[in-house]
Amino acid sequence: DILNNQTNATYYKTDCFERGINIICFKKFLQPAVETLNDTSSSNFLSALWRKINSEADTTANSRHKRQASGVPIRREVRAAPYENNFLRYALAVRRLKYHYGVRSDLNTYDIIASIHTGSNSEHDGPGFLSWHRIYLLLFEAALQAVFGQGVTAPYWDSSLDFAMGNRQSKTIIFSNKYFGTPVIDTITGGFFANLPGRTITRAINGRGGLISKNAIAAVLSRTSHSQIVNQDQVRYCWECYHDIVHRWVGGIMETGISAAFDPIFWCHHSFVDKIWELFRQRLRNAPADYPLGYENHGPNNQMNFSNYRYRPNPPITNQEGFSNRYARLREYDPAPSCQNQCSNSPDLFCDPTRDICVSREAVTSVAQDATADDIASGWSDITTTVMALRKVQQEVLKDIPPGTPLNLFRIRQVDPQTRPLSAFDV
Ligand SMILES: N[C@@H](CC1=CC(=O)C(=O)C=C1)C(=O)O
Repeated sequence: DILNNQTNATYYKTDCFERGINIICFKKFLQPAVETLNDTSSSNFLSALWRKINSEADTTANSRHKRQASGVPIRREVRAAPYENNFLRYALAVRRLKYHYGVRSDLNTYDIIASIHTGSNSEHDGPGFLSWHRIYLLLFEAALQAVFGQGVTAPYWDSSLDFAMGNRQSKTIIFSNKYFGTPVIDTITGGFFANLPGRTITRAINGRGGLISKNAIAAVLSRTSHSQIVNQDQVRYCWECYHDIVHRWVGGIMETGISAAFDPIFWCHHSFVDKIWELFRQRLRNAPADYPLGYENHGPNNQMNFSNYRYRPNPPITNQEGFSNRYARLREYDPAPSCQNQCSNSPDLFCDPTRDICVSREAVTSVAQDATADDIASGWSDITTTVMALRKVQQEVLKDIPPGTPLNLFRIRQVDPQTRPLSAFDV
């Protein structure tokens, strides 16, 4: 298991931990593809994203009006209405990043960010998992915002809605062309993320692993300290462990940390991981002080699970700070779809009154399932209204929206992301 590669861990320990953390170190250990990313453009870009996050953290922390008034970007469930202002925005922003070669001409900007996870190991299997992935997700969203405009976020994928489908889980509309694309096994050829530049996306839905049940979430939330939810020996309460099984359930490139972040569903899964963590964190009265110190030494690759581990030097962000309100305040979460809120008004969820929970709908028809980008572009007939509406949207989207073209749905920034380099100014 390369995630547990000892050489990397040792390398990290001597080069980074003992000699002090710096940007080189950041690149070596947070960015596996060392050689690929060991360049000025990438590090300047990543530094700019860090600056953006921290300047927002400063602003939010100093805001007199606190969270509500400060326009904090919201993360909603993937299927929450309105589609055009939620998932569609995310899908378009991801496509922009995938077509963006403004940082490096040989590597698209999405893949630059995803590569950071490729070499990750130490930030898994322990408490640092929660905070590191929180920061990593913010970094990705900062990049989305740089090419697509302020406010776009990674919607959260609440996989308990799909868990509730029982033995029909692999038919979930999540893996239709309206959302993350099809087919459910092998390279995806349909939907927003098919045939994009850079790393190909593969899946193997429902081969192994599993989804997260409401009971699992309740078990995690029933604990009273962080130490209890990061302890890998207590699988029943271990939030990271529940997250692992979803990676395996999606399969394909999501199955291993080396490639997981190249699937756009990665960020939505982690958005959900972060949401539940945040619910938990807010339930603890002493949340900011409750760094799980007792579990720092857990696991073979625990370097990054030390509370005083610094992601990078300037501004300094330690794991412990990653647990603080400073970064938590940068996002808000829409409540989980429930029968009480009409399942977030989603046409793709329904309330099961006998269980009093929302359940995901299945992918609309086999036509929708199997449609490729070309099918969509050429138009298909005889399908449901939902799919017709979707087709209309996708016809525009899949043409790769000439930059600056205002869709009726929302405005796109008046820049050409493919030719205009990102700079500190943009972010
Ligand atoms: N490798 C993990 C699952 C997994 C965890 C991750 O954090 C990841 O990024 C990808 C995959 C397991 O099989 O248990």
